[in-house]
Amino acid sequence: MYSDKTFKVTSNSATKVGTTTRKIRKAQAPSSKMIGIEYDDYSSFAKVRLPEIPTTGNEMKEASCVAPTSPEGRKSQNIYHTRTPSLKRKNDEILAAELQRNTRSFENFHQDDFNNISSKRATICGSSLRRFSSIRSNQSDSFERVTKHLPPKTKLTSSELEVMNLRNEILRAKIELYIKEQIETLNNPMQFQDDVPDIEYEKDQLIDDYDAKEHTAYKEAHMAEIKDSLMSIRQYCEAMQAKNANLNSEVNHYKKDLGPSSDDISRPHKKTVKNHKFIDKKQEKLRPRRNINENRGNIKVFCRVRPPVLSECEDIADIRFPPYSYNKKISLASIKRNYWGVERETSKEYKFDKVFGASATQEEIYNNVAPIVQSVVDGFNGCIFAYGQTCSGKTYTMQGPQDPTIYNEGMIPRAVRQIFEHVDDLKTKGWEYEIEGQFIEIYNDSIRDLLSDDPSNHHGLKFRTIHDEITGTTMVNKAKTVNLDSVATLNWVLQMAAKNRAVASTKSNANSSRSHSIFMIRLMGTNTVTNESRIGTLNLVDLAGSERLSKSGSQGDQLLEARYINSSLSHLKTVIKGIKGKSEHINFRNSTLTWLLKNSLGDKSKVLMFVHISPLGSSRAETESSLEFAHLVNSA
Ligand SMILES: Nc1ncnc2c1ncn2[C@@H]1O[C@H](COP(=O)(O)OP(=O)(O)OP(=O)(O)O)[C@@H](O)[C@H]1O
Repeated sequence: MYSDKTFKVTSNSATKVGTTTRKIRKAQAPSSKMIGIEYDDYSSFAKVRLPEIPTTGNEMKEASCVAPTSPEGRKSQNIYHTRTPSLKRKNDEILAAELQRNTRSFENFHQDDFNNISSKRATICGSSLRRFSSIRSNQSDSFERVTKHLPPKTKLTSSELEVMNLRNEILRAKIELYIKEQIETLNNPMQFQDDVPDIEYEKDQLIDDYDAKEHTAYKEAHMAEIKDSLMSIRQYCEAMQAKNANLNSEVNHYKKDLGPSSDDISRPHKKTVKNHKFIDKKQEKLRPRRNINENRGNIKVFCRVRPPVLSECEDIADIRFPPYSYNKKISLASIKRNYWGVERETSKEYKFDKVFGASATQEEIYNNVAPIVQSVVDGFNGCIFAYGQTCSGKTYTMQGPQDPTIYNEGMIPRAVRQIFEHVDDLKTKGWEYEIEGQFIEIYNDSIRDLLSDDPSNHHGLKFRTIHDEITGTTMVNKAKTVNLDSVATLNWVLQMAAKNRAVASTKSNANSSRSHSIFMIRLMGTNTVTNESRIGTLNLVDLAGSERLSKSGSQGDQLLEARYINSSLSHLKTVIKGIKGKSEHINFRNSTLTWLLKNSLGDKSKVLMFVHISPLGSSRAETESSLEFAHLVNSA
């Protein structure tokens, strides 16, 4: 059983009320008769639960507390309990004793505690003071620092403004002066005069470097060319060695055939005049056979690009002449589209024995073929033929333009004149020559005589090609043979041939030759002193221009002509491929053209194929085809 007592608590401050109340509780707690205490801060009433003790009802309703500030102060704390008088005394005594005991222990307890707290407080205060003074000193430092870098006052005094303006003026003047100086420096080149030698030196060094690099590049390219040439020379040497071995075995074979006089034949300079005729005849027989092996498959290829005329200048093909190729290469560039339509430049290069650009003159061309003409006078066979598409300049190369001058006349008049000159020179050495010529054309696979007096009649004649296997010469029987004894006769021959040649207009060439023309020159020389004799033939062939039938727009007779032309050219290609490939069996009889050129093309002749190229972009396909064929002839 217990009873609750309520006390009114008064205090100086709310916080201390709580503290005081707790002190009361502590003071009461040791009493076994006190069960608990509750304090309500807001109402300032403390409720103390005590054991059940009969009361008079005269309870103490109020407790006055003054918050103790020191142990002494605590002594003034009074708690009054009103009880019944009988018990009050006893109770008071118990309480007083208890209070005294408790107060003592409280004081003892709190004296230590207080000392501790005081020392701690002193420590804390000391450290707080130190911290405070350090913060203050830091603050003053920071303040000083900050004030130093404070932005200018937003409001300036008039004197400050004046100073500022003056400073600005000075700054502006300085900038203007600097700019002026810079401009003056730039405008005055003399300022850099001292630098000029250095710059010149640097420039010279750069030029030297560039020259050195260019020289190296040139040398490299040159070396590559030389290596290329050496390689082909080596191949040529190997081929020649093989041929030489063949020749040696052949010579031995003939020596056996000739029996005891074979030694004489091999040393003609030791022969007596009596034997000379016999040996000469034998040699004549041997010579063509020797030529067979020397020249077999040895077809040289030259390439010539015709210059464009004014009206063609908008359609020019991209034909290039690679540098450092020593006029031996030509390349054909074109733009090709791939599957996705992306354009790409492609270029194909072809190598020939000689390449002549559009600026090459007739004289330059002839100088390169003159050795073949020369060899004909010396008793060899030669054949030069012009190959190429229509309007590529074949007739121009072979005969020259329609009204030729001494500068632009073609290969035929130049060749005949050279022969005349050479024959004249040889007269002093006892040589006398007969020069005769036939000029024929092959039109629709039939032979026609271009020197016939009656051109309307000559179609009925049946011409026949006769090959002399021993001398390696060819003749067309029943065709007019002219004795070429003067330039006048030559001119007449050329005029007659030009007049009679089958010429028809095609879409590409208003004066297109629709036939293959062949000028056959035969030279028979005898030496009155040595009784030697020589026979040489020169065939100058101007082939008809190849053309794609779809492109030419040919119809009727012209279509037939075109078919014959293309077919005979195709047979010619096959024969040349066979010769170059050293084929065992070559069928010359497939066309009149190849049969007529049998001796001129193969075994017994020095052959030069002159491939002609049109400069036009629209002729690109034909150009490529001509170059491909010529390349094959040259490389096989
Ligand atoms: N090197 C050149 N310099 C100046 N003009 C040229 C040259 N080559 C060709 N020509 C001119 O180009 C035109 C065609 O030449 P040409 O008749 O010789 O061609 P072609 O190949 O013989 O033709 P086709 O096979 O159709 O007879 C002619 O008018 C000719 O004068």
